[in-house]
Amino acid sequence: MNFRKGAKVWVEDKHLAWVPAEITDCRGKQVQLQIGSGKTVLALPEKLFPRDADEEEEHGGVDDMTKLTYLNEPGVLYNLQRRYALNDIYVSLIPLATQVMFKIMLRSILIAVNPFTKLPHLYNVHMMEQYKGAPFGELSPHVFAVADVSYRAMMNEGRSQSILVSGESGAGKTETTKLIMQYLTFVGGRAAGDDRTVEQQVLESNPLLEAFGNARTVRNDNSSRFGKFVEIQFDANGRISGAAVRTYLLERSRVVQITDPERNYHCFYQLCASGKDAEKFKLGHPSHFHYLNQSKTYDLEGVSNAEEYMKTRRAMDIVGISHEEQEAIFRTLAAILHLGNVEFSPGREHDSSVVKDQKSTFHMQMAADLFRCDVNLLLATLCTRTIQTREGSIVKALDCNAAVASRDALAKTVYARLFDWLVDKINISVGQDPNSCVQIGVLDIYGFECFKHNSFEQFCINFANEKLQQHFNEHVFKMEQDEYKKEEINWSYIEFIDNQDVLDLNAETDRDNCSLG
Ligand SMILES: Nc1ncnc2c1ncn2[C@@H]1O[C@H](COP(=O)(O)OP(=O)(O)OP(=O)(O)O)[C@@H](O)[C@H]1O
Repeated sequence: MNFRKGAKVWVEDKHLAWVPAEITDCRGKQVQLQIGSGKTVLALPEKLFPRDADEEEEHGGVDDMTKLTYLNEPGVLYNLQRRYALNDIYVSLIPLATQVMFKIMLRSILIAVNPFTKLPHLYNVHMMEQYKGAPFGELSPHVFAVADVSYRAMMNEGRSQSILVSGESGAGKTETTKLIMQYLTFVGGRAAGDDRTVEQQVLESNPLLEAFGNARTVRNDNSSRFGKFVEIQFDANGRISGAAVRTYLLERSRVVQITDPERNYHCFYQLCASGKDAEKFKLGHPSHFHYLNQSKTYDLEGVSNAEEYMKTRRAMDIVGISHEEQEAIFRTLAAILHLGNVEFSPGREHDSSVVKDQKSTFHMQMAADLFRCDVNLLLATLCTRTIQTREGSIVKALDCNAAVASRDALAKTVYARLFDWLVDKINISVGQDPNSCVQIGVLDIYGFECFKHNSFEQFCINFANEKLQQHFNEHVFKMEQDEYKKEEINWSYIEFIDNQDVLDLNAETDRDNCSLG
């Protein structure tokens, strides 16, 4: 861009990302700028972005990003910041073609900034009533507006809809998904007599899945460690008639390995705080269990593990999990905790292992009792490996490290199977409507992750996110621009970063990993 003296621009700042500035001299290769604090700085013109003139700026920011004169990164961030300061956490992005044609939004985008504080006035019944049937864009941007537009599109066009909730860990995806489900059960629910209606079951499946699939991470006290796609089915009258949850990529490694200040899955701490039930399974404080005491964080701020246990039990009741099944679920959790406390020491034979001491023998017996299996069989499973050969099977002893690896592998597999079983149970209990031909799908998968040590799990998560990003690019940039062309709208082509290269590289790495593994 050609900048002239007096032009308002954004310039990069080490601490604040971008700061507003005004050009005071542009004769050299670098332009001279005066920033807000009165300081003069030099910058290359290609590093600058044009900025709306101060007098043009609306005090509280704009509710639709396309209203900005300059739609660039600093302008977008500044607008979000100004709205956030007034607790306006939602901003929409209404594509031009949609505005011109006044048609049902096909690709409506809502940006939500996590308020990290409760804003009950934004989500009460009164708000839901306001957004019900309101033309998109008439009221302030809101997650209910997106849910409403997809509901109406589904009803008017008779076509299923999808809502993709995306963002990095802690951005607010799960909360947003819950609000969408809450709104859809509001517009598509029946007058509830008892609390086991389909919509109530759909909503109550959330706390249940969270108890078993969420954990504290460094970024989020209630981080979903799995992805989920919730399909809500509707009948011809627009009433909810069934639902199905599909889950992806549960983080299995967390069951056996955690670092401070993270936690294992919530359900373990809830069970330890359950009083009589914990006693029955010979559990105690989480600090007594290896799978929980690798981190010293046992409690979450403002959360009572005992109360959460009761809530999980109630959610199980509502979802339709019998008391017998509930008992089996918690028995399995207790077995996993006892199993984790089994330690090994070298056996008499070379490279073999035995249960270390009396304490470990107790936990081994407990695990076997709770798994309802033979303790010697369980021991043999952990301390030996059976290799099939043409001549028959050979039993090979395992050293202590390998026995620990077997123990952890068993714990991870049992937990993952339990989680899948729970999801199946929810689906069977809530029920699917075979006659439903329309549904709204809400996808909430965990966002990009980059830790100090990244495992194959991070690779899979990030790969899935790249795929979604490409889907977004495809729909928001490519298809939208095709539509502009078709409708002969005058616009300038938008350059965007195509992530196809990243996907190709990931696919290659994935293939290599598979052939290695
Ligand atoms: N709309 C909201 N209103 C109030 N608080 C919110 C809202 N959205 C998010 N939060 C707060 O932020 C926390 C993190 O949000 P959430 O669990 O939805 O993030 P996420 O994007 O799903 O993270 P992850 O990928 O780790 O699962 C919530 O526990 C809640 O405290």
